Amino acid sequence: MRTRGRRRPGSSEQAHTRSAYRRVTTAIGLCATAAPWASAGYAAITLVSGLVPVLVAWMTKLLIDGLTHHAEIRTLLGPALGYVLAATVVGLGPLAARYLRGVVDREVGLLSQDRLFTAVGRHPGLGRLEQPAFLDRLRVAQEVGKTVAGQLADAALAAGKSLVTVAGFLVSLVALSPLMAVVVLVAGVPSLVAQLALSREQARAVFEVSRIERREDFYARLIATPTAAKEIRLFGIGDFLRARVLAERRAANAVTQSVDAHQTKVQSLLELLASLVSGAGLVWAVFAAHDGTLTVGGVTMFVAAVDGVQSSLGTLLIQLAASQRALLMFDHYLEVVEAEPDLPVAAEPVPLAPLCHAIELRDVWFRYSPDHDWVLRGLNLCIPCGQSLALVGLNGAGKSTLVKLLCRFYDPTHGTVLWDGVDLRDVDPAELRERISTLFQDFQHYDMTAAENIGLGDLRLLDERHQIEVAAGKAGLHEKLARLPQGYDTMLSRTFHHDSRSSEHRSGALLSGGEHQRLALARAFLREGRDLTILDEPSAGLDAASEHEIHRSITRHRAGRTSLLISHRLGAVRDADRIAVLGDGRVMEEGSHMELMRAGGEYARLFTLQADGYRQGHAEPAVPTHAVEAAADR
Ligand SMILES: Nc1ncnc2c1ncn2[C@@H]1O[C@H](COP(=O)(O)OP(=O)(O)OP(=O)(O)O)[C@@H](O)[C@H]1O
Repeated sequence: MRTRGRRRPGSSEQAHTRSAYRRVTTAIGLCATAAPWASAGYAAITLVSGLVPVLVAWMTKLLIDGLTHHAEIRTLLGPALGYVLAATVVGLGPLAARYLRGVVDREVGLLSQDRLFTAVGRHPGLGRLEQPAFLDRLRVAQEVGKTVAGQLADAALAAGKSLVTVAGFLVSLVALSPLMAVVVLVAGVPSLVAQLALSREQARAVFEVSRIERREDFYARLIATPTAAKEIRLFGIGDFLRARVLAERRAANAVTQSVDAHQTKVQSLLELLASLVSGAGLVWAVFAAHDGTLTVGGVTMFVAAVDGVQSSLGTLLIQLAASQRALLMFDHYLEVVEAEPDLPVAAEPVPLAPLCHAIELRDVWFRYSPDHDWVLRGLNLCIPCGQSLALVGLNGAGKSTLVKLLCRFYDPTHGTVLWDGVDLRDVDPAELRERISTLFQDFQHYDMTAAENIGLGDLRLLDERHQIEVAAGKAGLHEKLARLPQGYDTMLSRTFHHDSRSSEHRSGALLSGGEHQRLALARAFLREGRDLTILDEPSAGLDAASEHEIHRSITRHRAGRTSLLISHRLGAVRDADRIAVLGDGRVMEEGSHMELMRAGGEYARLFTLQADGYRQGHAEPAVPTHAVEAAADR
């Protein structure tokens, strides 16, 4: 029942074969939408220039015949002018076409990237971005999306141009020797078959190379990333990584090399066949001229026509093959752009009202894929509105996974997550996330300014400097950020300029690990007032004084709010209204700190273990509370 009215996610691997017609019209549509005038101009110039070689050949014939028959000079003016006109088009046409093609490429590149990343952003979950096959396809789509529509149009237009030339010369050839016209055409059939087979092989190779290059990029980026450089230098793994880069490059080269070798072999054979045909034609023409059945101009026309038909037929076939290759590559782009959402999206989402009662996980079973082990096994948990719940458990117990289910990055494999009784599958994921503020355990650092790093928490406040400063203050970071060289406008990066269009050097700053943690916390604080606040390990990486200070700030922040706190530091969770202990994929025990300590179960064991860790074997002098607080305030 729940799936009714929802769009089901489809596998991009179940590639439904798109008709060539649909691919072509989509590509042409892309060009026409992105750059209508430039596309039309480019098409017109390309097609008109297809007629030029025929015009040149005819004008040459008329001039030679006129001269050999001592025709009046007046009658030669027409062909001479025609020749000059054609030569002008030959000179100017490619210049104008190249300029317009550039315009089309840039505009189509912009539009196709826009559509591509819009499509990627349309997946509400994380599933797609965890599929290597999808990422391989996305990489190819990113590359080919920019140019493939232009390439396709280019190939189609060049094919059209060649077709016009072939037709023009063919008519001339039929007039001179119908048999030769048939021979030349028939000799083109093996070429057509071979070119199409080669283009399929090339398309497969491009995809294969791109997959290899994705891996190569990973190793290459590691070598050039400052954060990775520490371990690389210390462990001495630079040569190892370089060898990996080279191995991937060799693998990519081997694929390209094999295709190139095959292509050279096949095309050489086709060239031999073409030479054989044109040689036979020349012999026939010489005999015909000797017999007087062909004029000298007729011989030049015949040679030009055979050469013209052969070369433009060859170009036509190459362009047909190029179109086919472009279409096959364009399929990867369409596959990404048209992929169904990775989670079912309600066709008519239920509006999500502010939280009044509780968020409930009911008999939730979850695994990341059928190949993975169960992470949650029939978990039941309630987060009452206005209360703070803490979640504790050993590494890998599934705490962060539960957070991802609450944000609906995945759906439970079985069971439901309910927001005041409404199944999260029935609401708009964007609306749900608008009501949640989360500090993820693996939070993101952005190579942007300090203000932007916080402002990204709520884009509407990106330019509200005061609110950004307040959020930073709550995370105990205001003074540090204010003291940076350009204050909150300092780039928190030493690998990028502030503005990619400017090369002006203003030194960026780097924060410490704990300061990064505070920055992420400030981002979460900026989203204050959301219905649910989730903090996954908010004090990881903080020194003892900072942890104490942040803990107080968080406690103030959570007061009276619905919140979920995950922490391995059990001292930080003892104030929560309720504490749930996760183990074996379900809630093992739940209660207040005192209740759980009295129960003497897993929580009490972990808490005692941690507390003992601080006391073990030493009789430290008691530190007065005011000293701790003074340290925290420093
Ligand atoms: N995207 C993923 N794909 C496949 N398996 C995953 C994924 N994320 C987590 N897991 C697995 O799910 C299990 C639970 O991970 P999770 O991060 O939820 O644990 P946790 O309780 O938050 O652990 P920790 O205390 O170490 O942060 C782990 O065994 C992990 O290997």
